[in-house]
Amino acid sequence: MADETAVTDTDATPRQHGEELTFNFSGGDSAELARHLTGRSLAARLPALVRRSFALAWAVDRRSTITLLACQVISGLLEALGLFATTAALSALIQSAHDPANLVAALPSVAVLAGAAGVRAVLGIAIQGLSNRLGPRISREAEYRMLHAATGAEMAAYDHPGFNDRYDKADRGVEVSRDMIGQSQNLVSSAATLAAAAVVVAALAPILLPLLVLTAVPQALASVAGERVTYLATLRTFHDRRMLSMLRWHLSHKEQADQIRTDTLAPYLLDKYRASGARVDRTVDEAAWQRAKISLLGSAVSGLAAALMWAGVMVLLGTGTIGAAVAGTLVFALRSAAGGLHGIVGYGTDLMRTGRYLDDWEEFIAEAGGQRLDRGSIVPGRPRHVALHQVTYRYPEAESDTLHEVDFEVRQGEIVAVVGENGSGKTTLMKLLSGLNLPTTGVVTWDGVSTRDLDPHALWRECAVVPQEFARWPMTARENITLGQPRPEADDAVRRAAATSGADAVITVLRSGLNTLLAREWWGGVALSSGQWQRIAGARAIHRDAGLLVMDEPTSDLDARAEHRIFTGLRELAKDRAVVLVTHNLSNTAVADRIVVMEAGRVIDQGTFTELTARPGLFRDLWLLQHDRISSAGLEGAP
Ligand SMILES: Nc1ncnc2c1ncn2[C@@H]1O[C@H](COP(=O)(O)OP(=O)(O)OP(=O)(O)O)[C@@H](O)[C@H]1O
Repeated sequence: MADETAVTDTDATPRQHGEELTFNFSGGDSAELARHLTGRSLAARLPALVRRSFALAWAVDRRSTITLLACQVISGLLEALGLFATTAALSALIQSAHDPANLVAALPSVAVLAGAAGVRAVLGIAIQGLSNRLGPRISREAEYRMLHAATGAEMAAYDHPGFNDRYDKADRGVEVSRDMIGQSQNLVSSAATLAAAAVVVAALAPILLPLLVLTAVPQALASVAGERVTYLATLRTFHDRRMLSMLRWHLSHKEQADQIRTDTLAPYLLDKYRASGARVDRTVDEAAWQRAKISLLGSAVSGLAAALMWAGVMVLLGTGTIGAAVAGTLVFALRSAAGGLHGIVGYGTDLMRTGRYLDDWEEFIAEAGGQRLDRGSIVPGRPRHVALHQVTYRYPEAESDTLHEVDFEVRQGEIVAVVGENGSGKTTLMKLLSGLNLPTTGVVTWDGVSTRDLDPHALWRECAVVPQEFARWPMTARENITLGQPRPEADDAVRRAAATSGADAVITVLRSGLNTLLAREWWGGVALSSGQWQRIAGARAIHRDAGLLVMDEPTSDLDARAEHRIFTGLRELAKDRAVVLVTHNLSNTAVADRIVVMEAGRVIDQGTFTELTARPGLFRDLWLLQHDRISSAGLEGAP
């Protein structure tokens, strides 16, 4: 597969030395599927796909689905009826050439023909309308199921190579799912047209049936081969399409907009965009050309078979095997059959393509991208003791462990500070304490029960986390604090939490207080500064009233007054909570009952602030370094 996804090194931007971005391609199965894209497998798969699309439609709107199916069946029956009426009408018309009185005899058949055509037209409009109604509903349901599955995946899924690819592919499935019902109904209606025509041909001139099949087969095979070419091209452009979407995001989002300007980075990134785009275009062009050649061959062979069939009609007519009226009806039936066959091949191919994307979607929702939360069902109470016992943690696909045999504990009523240099594993430790990740070896316990055995959702209800990168939800200030889970005391609880984190000062100046929408200006909201947001994030965690409060650099953006307020309020919070605090500002650790010092994924020391500043070690070194800047500025002891 590697050769199929490899990117040719012929882009416009000169390659520089260094590692290139690679996306972990999880398309092995898809590539395998492409090799098995054969006429036989498609024929076997189409009925299942039609069933699947009607099952999806059934799930979102039963009444419309039943009506749609009923319209399809009636329309097919009317098609056959119309074709049979054609013979009677034609023979009466031909005889009327000799005796105009015979025209009257044609009237009933003509009436049937006209009636059937009229009703079919009305049914066609109804079918179209119902498909248009069902399509968007199916797509929304598909998206809902995918989002539901994504939120039910292990957190570690995001570190697993391939998870995001699976999500992207499933997302494509959602996009195309709306087309599936239309394609299925067109396929069914083409099949009904063909069946009706085939019944008429079989009744009037059975010898023509094999020739009819012969006109269809080459086109169908060409269509399948073309589809395989397109699919393989899609796989080959996977890397560049991902690259394009990543660049699109970086080039257009506000987060990097300032740096793109001040670093004059735009031309470099736009060049990369063009290079990836050019590679995609080249691959797509090659595939389109190859597909055109295959289609030409299929059409030529089908055309020959069609010529044979029409010659057959002429022979039957010339030898007197059939009369003029039957020959006329055969012309209608064969044209109808050709239309039906064309529809089956075209819509069948479309449906196969949609079906492949839907396979990816289905696979994702069945397994949450292979990362479904699969833990125990024990519901924890408010934790009194949370601990790590000899825990080692390695990120998925990482080359080495991030945490090594870590022992750690925190009890209700206690504040434990975790310190260490960048990359020493503090955030990773927080993720394990809060049950976001499970240890690779060793065990994390909440009141003696392993986090593996606890119901994860119940665990998270007892856990409040202020992560380094907290979410800035485009919702009101109130919702940003309650997260849709208000306490019985309603706004009183919100205001209390806000007062503890300093968010009250932010809310007071907002145009509509707690009702103010905190979102970007172009969404009609109010934009907050980083520090103001951090106060809201603090209030959010405090409002949860969970038994374990984990704060990872909760005051990094706060001014001195706000920071002071948080740390002086921490003891009150810890009365009925276990509090774990990660900070680089070592003065803040003075509030902790115990300080745990980490280095390179290990706990290397612990003690009180007084103990650790008094004895030699990493903590004292870091403390002196921070202190050094204050002394060298001559500010020590300044009021
Ligand atoms: N998602 C991830 N996948 C693989 N490795 C990771 C991931 N996240 C972190 N790491 C690695 O784990 C190590 C510890 O990271 P962690 O974020 O726990 O450190 P930290 O002590 O919190 O650092 P900082 O003080 O900079 O916040 C780092 O070397 C990092 O490379």
